[in-house]
Amino acid sequence: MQAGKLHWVVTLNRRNRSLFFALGLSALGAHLAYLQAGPLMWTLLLLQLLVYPQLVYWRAARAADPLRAELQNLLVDGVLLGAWSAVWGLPLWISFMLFVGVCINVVIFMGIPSLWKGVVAMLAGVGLVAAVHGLEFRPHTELHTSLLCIVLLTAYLLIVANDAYQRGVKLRDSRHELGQRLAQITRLQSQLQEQAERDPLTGLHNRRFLDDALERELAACAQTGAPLALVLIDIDRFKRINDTYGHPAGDEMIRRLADLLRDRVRDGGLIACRYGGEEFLLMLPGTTVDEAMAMAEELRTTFASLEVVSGGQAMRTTLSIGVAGCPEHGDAAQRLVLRADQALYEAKLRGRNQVVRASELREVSHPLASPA
Ligand SMILES: Nc1nc2c(ncn2[C@@H]2O[C@H](COP(=O)(O)OP(=O)(O)OP(=O)(O)O)[C@@H](O)[C@H]2O)c(=O)[nH]1
Repeated sequence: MQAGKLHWVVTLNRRNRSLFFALGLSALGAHLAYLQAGPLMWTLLLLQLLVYPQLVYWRAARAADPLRAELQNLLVDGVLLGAWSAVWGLPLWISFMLFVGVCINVVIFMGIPSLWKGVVAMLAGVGLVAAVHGLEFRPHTELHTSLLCIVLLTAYLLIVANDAYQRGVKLRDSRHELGQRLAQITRLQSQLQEQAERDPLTGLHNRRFLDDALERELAACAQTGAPLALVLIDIDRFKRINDTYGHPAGDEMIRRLADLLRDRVRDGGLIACRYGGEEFLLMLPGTTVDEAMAMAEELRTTFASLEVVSGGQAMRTTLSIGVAGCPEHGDAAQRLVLRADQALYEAKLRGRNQVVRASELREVSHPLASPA
């Protein structure tokens, strides 16, 4: 198995174990010298400190469940280091150094609740030696060995603490990056939502948005009894504008009308939407048909006197407008739009440049007309 694919606990623990054992070599070697140990003891100690870490790494790396194998390795460490302490008669500083090392490693990878496992593993090692060999208590270590134990343990703790700090920094950076990405995704999502609901030429809401909004507003009106008016607006003889001045000039006229509409729906709840090519719809919650008629009339006269300039050419045209309202002309969205459309059609029939309210309609004035 490749190291890159291994569980991070296996790779990190290989480094921690190799480091701890390599650092321990000087203190334990000094103690062996003090004990005047023979070549067998030296060989076993070197195997333990230099070869064993690689062997257990190899075992974990090849295990079906490397994490599980590595956590077992931690306990094997405990048993072996407990056994070494017992073999030497539990020298105080050395036993302390090994005990703290085992406990730290267990807590890093298994947490405080598993600390007992490390302690039991070490005691098992001590017990094993006591059972096989007997236990002689020789707590003394030479001063330089004790000092080495203190220095090495401190160094190991600092390395482990620095690891925790680096991991904390990495975690903070990842969270920051994740937060930024999330904010970016949220921004893009709302941009997409905005694009789906807006007309690109005018920036007004589109028909799709209005259909949903109208359903919502009518439901609210049904509850509160508040009025709602629809004002359907169509630019007169727009084809002629396009044909005479060109499509970009027609676009400019659409934009200018959109600006006028935007100015009139600044109050909360009022919505202006581009309903079709040169057709616009105002949805005016809380507005009576009379108020909507007045607004439409003001809009018609303003637009009629507006000179739109595009490409150095000045253009003028007029608006035909149909007005319908809830509750007078119905309380269902489709029905209200149809009544406003019928009124608009009537305005065209009457010669354009005028505002017609749905209740003024002649009989069968629109191919789509249906009885009110
Ligand atoms: N420049 C421009 N023209 C558009 C756009 N959308 C639709 N049109 C044009 O608007 C014109 C609408 O023409 P008609 O439906 O015949 O209506 P009209 O010429 O305004 O005549 P009346 O409505 O009967 O007064 C068509 O020529 C469309 O190509 C647009 O986004 N930009």
